[in-house]
Amino acid sequence: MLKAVILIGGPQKGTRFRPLSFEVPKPLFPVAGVPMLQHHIEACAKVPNMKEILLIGFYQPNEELARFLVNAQQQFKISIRYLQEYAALGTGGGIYHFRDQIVSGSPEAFFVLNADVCSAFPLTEMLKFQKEHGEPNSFVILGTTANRKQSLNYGCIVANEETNEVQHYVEKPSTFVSDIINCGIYLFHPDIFKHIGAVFQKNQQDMLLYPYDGEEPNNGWHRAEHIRLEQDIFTALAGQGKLYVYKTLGFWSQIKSAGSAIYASRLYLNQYHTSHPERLATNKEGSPKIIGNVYIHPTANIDPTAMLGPNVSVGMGVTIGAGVRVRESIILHNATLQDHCCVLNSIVGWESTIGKWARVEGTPSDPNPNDPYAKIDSETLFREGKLTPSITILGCNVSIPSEVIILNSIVLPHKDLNRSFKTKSSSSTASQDCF
Ligand SMILES: Nc1nc2c(ncn2[C@@H]2O[C@H](COP(=O)(O)OP(=O)(O)O[C@H]3O[C@H](CO)[C@@H](O)[C@H](O)[C@@H]3O)[C@@H](O)[C@H]2O)c(=O)[nH]1
Repeated sequence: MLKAVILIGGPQKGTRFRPLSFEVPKPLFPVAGVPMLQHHIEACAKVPNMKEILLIGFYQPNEELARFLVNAQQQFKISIRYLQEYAALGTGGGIYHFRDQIVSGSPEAFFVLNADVCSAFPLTEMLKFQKEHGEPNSFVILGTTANRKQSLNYGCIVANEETNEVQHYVEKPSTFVSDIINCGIYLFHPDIFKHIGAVFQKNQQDMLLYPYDGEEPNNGWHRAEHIRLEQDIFTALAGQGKLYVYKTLGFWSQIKSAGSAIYASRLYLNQYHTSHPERLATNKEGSPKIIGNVYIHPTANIDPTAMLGPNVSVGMGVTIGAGVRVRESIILHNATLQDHCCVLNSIVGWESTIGKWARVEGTPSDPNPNDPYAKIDSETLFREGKLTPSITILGCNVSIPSEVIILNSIVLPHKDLNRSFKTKSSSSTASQDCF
């Protein structure tokens, strides 16, 4: 039997997702109409012989997470549990801490998935590849091709062209190493815990040898248990005949910033043609005009003269008035878009209202369409003290009056704006406003 672990991180993570991550833990943010994590769970639940999915993170258990778990268990008929780390233990420390739970029932292998990626999740292909390559206890990393410049933002893998054995692994190198990058999706044999255990033992010994961190006694136990899969394990395993890369041509992207959530939505909406055609809206008599891929929650109330798409997701209880135009945007639950407003490249927060004839617009941060290996740049919100121009985000319960323009802006939750706000130009570079 098989298991899967999803690394969901915790509240200190997801800072590039603010202000949206104030309202909902980032892994539950809706992408293409369902929580980000649900795409992972659906993919895991489809793998034959999958017995359990464990979410590991350092969020305090909360109502939203609990509700999500109950619903997902009912929907996918599989055991799904949340295991909370007492502190951020790193990508390897969390699975090591909960190793007894992972190996209980003796799974022959288990997947580990970063929560903040969007992918076609070729998990059965990884299993097949693992059986066909290397020794039976080998470990597999999912890899994809990036361009030279962007590869530096990821784990980089040098592999034997014929066997696909990983010969060299460098996490976020400062100079070019390889254009094959780590997708943050792994298939492990339980033997991985021997390797993580060896790092833990070494960390413990170091802690006894150096019990002080400067003047202060260091928090030894936590320090010993903090283990990174990438730097501490993969780098050491490379070249040992144990680590292999399965290269995928399927879609893949990180979801770090809110801008990348719109891009990820586009990728998943496109996948719905084969995986969930019922989730895609179609043009019907008496329904709004649909262009390209659009998701509409069944409880949304949309005027038939509105025009939506491509790449639009409309959440639960949303109201969209006459003549409204929405493109490349995510409209979160219970938002109201009044008649004739226009929303482009934006995320409209929960319970927000956009007045009549208002225009809310952002700048897309899509990867270069002329480069087949380009990835989305998940910039930090601020560069040199200025917000980087990106999509417009309205936090929850924001009110935009009628007939104003909001351009390239981030509006914090619960704001009532009373005039237009636009991109400012300072010298030749554009900046973004944050209210
Ligand atoms: N449970 C838990 N999860 C964690 C922790 N730290 C990070 N995570 C989760 O692990 C994933 C990776 O997080 P980061 O540490 O932010 O790494 P990264 O910059 O995204 O890089 C990783 O992913 C890239 C692909 O997206 C890889 O290319 C790269 O090599 C690396 O694995 C995220 O889903 C995050 O929530 C932790 O202490 N505990």
